[in-house]
Amino acid sequence: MLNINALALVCGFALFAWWIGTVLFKPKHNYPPGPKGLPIIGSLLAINNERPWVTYDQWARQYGDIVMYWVMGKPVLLLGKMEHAENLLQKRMMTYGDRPQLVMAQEYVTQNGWYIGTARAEHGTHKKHRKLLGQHLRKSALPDWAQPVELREVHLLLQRLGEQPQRFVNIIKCFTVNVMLNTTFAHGSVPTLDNPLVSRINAATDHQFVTQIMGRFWVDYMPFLDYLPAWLPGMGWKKQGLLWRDEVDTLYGELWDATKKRREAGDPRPCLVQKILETQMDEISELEGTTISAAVVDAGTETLTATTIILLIIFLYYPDVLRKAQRSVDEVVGRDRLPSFGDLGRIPYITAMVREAFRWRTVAPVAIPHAAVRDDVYAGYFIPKGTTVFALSQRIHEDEELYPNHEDFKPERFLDKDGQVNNLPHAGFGFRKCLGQHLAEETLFLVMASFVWAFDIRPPLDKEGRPIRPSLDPLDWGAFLASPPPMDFEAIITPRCEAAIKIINEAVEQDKASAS
Ligand code: HEM
Repeated sequence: MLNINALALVCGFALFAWWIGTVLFKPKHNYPPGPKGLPIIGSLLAINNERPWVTYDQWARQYGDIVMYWVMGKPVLLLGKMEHAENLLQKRMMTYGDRPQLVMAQEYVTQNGWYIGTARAEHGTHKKHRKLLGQHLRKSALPDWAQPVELREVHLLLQRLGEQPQRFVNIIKCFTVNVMLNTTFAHGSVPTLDNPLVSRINAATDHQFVTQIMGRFWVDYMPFLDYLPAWLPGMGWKKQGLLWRDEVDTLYGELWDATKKRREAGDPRPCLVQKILETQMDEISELEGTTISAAVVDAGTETLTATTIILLIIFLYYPDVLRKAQRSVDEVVGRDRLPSFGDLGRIPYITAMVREAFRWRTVAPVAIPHAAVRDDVYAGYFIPKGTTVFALSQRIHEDEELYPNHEDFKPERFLDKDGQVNNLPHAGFGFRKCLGQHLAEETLFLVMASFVWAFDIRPPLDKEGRPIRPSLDPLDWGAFLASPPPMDFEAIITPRCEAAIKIINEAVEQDKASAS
């Protein structure tokens, strides 16, 4: 039997050798300013574990808008100004287009680092998968396969909200699962959140996200741990990772197969996987296909839920924004029909409102980290190959020079003098820019235009007649990879008129008739 003492000695020696190599003999360069940290572990213990952006914000105030800190000998760069994020992540995308090493996410939960959001250059598939997905997710491709599905789901959302307005949070969560499930697989809508498929999707997404949090697993900082056997104490993550992989592969394998079978049976319904099966199966394996589609469902579900709920919270605090949105929709759409994708571009206030929501409360306050594939020099500072780079999105979106009185919610920030919509680079940068940007923006446009067309929303009142509303304090919002809003609040949602409910019901019936 292997002697535990001998093994501990080997591990101790490996740790010491690694420390000598990476920390003690760190080459002397002009690195960006930042916290000094402790020997070996660097700034590991100084970072707010649940909300790293709180610590990052403090450091940016203390050291400036380019900060470097070290953890276990690895450099991490923080960019707190739009110009720095654009200069590095966008203009130098050839250097900063990679992701950091996340052993659990890249080698365990998905095979061969295929998961597109975390794939590294060395895995060799990111470029291919991005090109493949990009063909279907570009703006001009969406009317063909995504918009009809989204329109149907929005009609169902409105009907369910009209029937059970007090359950709005669950109804919205169910809606976004259905949008992603049906745009990706044409599976058919699940009516409620307690459906087992929804639980499986949520579990798979949560497990993917946990593994994408930098440093959640020690092996991300000390990759040599991956070479130790799984039976050693503290190595349970290896088994866990493989179980989670099995969960993802089984779930998305079943959904992929069902879409394929429908196609083979002569019932091809429009969806992303249908498009891939039609045109791209000579480029990828089936397992790559399931991993790509899993990534799409993961990336879209929670982000769309969070942004929709944020917009409802905004209406509770800014009733004038709700009124203005209702007026702008009524002017273009009238009261005799529901909004449609044909109205995209015709109601700039709604698009500007969605962009301002992305800015005002960013769902991913530090986005997803990039990594440098080679040494670089920026603003006189040396940035070593392998540096992990965070664009501090929330901080950037609160820059007073760009967004005066940033705490105020003002869609007008995104309207130019002719009333047309300006851009906000909210969707990331360069080779890692959000691939679902257009799908997300178009879905949110239709959801919000339809919601304000159909409903009023206001907060309940306490005994003294004061509104009861969810907290806006970012520390009361969610933590870890993203910062979702509170979901346990009440709101009073009422139809603007009875005729609206009749029109919604007719739209749902028409959708059913055209599907059969
Ligand atoms: C409100 C909704 C959404 C928000 C706020 C959002 C935000 C983001 C952000 C910040 C990134 C990282 C960009 C970077 O690293 O520079 C990202 C990446 C990504 N997003 Fe989204 N996203 C949303 C919806 C979606 C949807 C609906 C899809 C799929 C249809 C999607 C697919 C992706 C993919 C595949 C990546 C990884 C890109 C890569 O690493 O190459 N996202 N998203």
